[in-house]
Amino acid sequence: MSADKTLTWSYTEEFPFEDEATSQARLRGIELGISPVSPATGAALRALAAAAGAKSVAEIGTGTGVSGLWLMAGMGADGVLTTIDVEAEFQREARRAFDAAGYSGHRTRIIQGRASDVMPRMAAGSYDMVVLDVDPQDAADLLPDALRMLRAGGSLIITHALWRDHVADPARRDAVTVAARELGKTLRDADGLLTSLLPVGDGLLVAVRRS
Ligand SMILES: C[S@@+](CC[C@H](N)C(=O)[O-])C[C@H]1O[C@@H](n2cnc3c(N)ncnc32)[C@H](O)[C@@H]1O
Repeated sequence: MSADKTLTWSYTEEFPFEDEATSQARLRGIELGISPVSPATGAALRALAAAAGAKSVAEIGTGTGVSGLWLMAGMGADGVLTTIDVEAEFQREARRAFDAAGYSGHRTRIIQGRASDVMPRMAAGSYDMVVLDVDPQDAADLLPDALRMLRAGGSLIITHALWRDHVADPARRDAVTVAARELGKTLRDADGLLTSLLPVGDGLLVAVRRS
């Protein structure tokens, strides 16, 4: 491993250009004490949505709308983002951010509630992408529903797969790190999934459902 890797990763994180509405949503998220996806994570989400021609994306963890804005920038003009969060206050900010970016109300379905209550009611096999931007233990609990919701060829995205750079360190045995490590291995080893772990943001895991 080259000694310049850290420099390269910093460069990668700062590489994307973030528009005004997304920058404002990021500032608001930081003010409210949540962690929006990094610009490089957002740019990767946008590219994945565009490559898939995504028309139907479900996201867990609306926050103030940073990841949602990046996702919608990659989706087709008729694409719909369904985004779930337990915190109504964050979602009010996200709604403002989506309006400021010029997205009509028809493009977003904002659902307030715990994902474990909402996801079982969502349609099976009908989403091009399911994005879990919650902590790794929650992501592990939500995995069966997330996979059920994906269409064949759709992608599951997990945004904290390398959890604060702890996952790669075998000496880290706390519950959240272990959950993130196990989640990654479960997806890597699962039949019918093509999984890639990217060192972007807090670790971007992409698992494509083959059938
Ligand atoms: C990392 S923040 C999301 C940031 C957002 N994706 C962005 O880029 O602006 C995680 C969000 O998930 C929400 N959350 C955490 N666990 C949840 C759960 N089990 N069900 C629904 N929302 C949850 C939190 O309220 C928080 O807003």
